[in-house]
Amino acid sequence: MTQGATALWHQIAGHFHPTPPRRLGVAVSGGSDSLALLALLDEWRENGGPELIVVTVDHGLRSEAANEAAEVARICAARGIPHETLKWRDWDGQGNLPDRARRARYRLMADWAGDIGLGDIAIGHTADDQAETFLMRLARGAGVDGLSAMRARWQQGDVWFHRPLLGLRREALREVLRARGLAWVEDPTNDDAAYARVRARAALTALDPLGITVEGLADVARKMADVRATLYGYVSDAAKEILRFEAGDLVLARAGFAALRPEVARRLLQSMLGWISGAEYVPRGRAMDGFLAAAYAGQGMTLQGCMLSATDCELRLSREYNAVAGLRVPAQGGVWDGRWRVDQGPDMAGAELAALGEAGLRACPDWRLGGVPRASALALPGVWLGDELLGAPLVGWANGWSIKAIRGEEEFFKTLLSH
Ligand SMILES: Nc1ncnc2c1ncn2[C@@H]1O[C@H](COP(=O)(O)OP(=O)(O)OP(=O)(O)O)[C@@H](O)[C@H]1O
Repeated sequence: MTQGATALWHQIAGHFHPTPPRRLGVAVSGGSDSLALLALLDEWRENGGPELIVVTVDHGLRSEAANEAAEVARICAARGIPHETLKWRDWDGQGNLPDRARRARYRLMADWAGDIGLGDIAIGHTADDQAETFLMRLARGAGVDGLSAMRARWQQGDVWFHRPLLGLRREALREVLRARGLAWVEDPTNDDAAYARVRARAALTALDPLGITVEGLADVARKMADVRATLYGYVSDAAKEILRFEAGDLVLARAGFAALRPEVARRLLQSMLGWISGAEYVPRGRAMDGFLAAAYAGQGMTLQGCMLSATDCELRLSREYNAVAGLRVPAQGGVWDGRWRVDQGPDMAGAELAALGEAGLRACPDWRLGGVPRASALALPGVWLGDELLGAPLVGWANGWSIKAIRGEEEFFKTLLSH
């Protein structure tokens, strides 16, 4: 083992200091970054580091993917490391494929980890990824949030994802693999200028004479992330003062909102939109300018499946009925709109959670006694058997059923402070 390599695994171990997990998952695609991650973690393991378990996701999108997963499995077997291949087979043809595949990958890995009681997974993003992402975001006119560094760790469900290679260069990692005679899979799109990432890589080389380097950009991205975290600290303070949680709605004191600095107000509204819609990406730019203006003016508006309404004293953000009108999930075990589930109720075949809508409110005439505004009540779930409403506990007619929010207030604040 070379001296340089020793330093590298120490650096990775440093990411997990002072409480390394007992067992660590490693997401390995077979590309150079994640294979080097595995090689270095394995060296740490030999020197007292965590037990490893490797996971590869086969997206079923390229014919070589199964072979690549098998190659990773072979490398693991040679080292006595358990390996699992997870298959993504439920793409419905909707949305942007790379983005959907990426999200599916994290979801599959988080579910797998949950099933086997694994609390931590390492992934192989490097300083080069950081710098390329920075340039790509710059091209889209991003501000502080978009230009902020990728997080070194974040939690998804009960699982922590880690990026211990963010301080390392791709070339140094390839050197690690060459030194160990490990061959990696070359991504066929690596030279295809149709991809923004490939163009960003080329641009980085061109920027070098200006002194704009991968390390330099990664450093700026980290400074941006510090600023972002500070801003979200203010957002959290503001939310504690002026935000109320009410039957799935988020309600703001208008006077308090009007007094916020615009950058704080904007992020508070974005966080609220994300909270109610469950969307990973919340609106930015012009759409958000319009929404912020509507909030200041106390005008109603819909955005991202959420509805803003105002009274003299309050601003209320609710789910928009149209966004959930067609949504039905089994009452037993189903999660409705990513937010609600049945907590208690009779074991009844065919019972489903679906929006109350007009029909639901007609079927439970005392819904007003629950104190929920009509527009919000329409978009709340009730329990249905076909067309028959069995219970609407969120507007005061339980009839033996109880429906609970999946995420509580603490989650909202935790999300703010995880930036
Ligand atoms: N098919 C896969 N199976 C297992 N792990 C993977 C797979 N693809 C990517 N990874 C993990 O994710 C890391 C980042 O890979 P890549 O940059 O391709 O992913 P990404 O998720 O698209 O990135 P981003 O999160 O920046 O969009 C890899 O180093 C590896 O650890």
